[in-house]
Amino acid sequence: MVINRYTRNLIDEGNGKFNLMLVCWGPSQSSTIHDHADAHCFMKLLSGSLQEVKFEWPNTEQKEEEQEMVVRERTGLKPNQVCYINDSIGLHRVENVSHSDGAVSMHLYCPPFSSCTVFDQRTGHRMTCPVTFWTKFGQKVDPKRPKACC
Ligand SMILES: N[C@@H](CS(=O)O)C(=O)O
Ligand SMILES: [Fe+2]
Repeated sequence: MVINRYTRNLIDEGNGKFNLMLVCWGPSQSSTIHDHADAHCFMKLLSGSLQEVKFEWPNTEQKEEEQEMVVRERTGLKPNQVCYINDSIGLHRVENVSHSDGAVSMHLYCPPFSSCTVFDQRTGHRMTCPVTFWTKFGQKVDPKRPKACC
């Protein structure tokens, strides 16, 4: 089976207070630019090498306006490094910069969230996106689940 997106794997729900998950990145995979639905987001790189690209929030409130999104910072992450983001810091995209190796990161979201907003880098346009899991507690989730887009 071909997996063309990174996979999100839930490992602990913290009695509804947080989500702890493992994200597995294939070579060259990356997330779409996204927010974190007002949650705290901690991310620790466990293996491989990832790059975090931070963006400013776009100021395109009008749907017809288009504006290339502004990169604020690029940070290369090394195994065991931890980074943090929330919506007041800005938006980000995470990229597996290796074309040959996978990467694994651990993410803690507090409180948990089931949808976030994703952004088109060229226009700043936004879309609400469900966030779904590939596995929960080691069990594959029903394949009929809604397809995630971030
Ligand atoms: N926040 C993303 C992973 S990352 O790109 O920070 C997610 O939960 O899918
Ligand atoms: Fe994120």
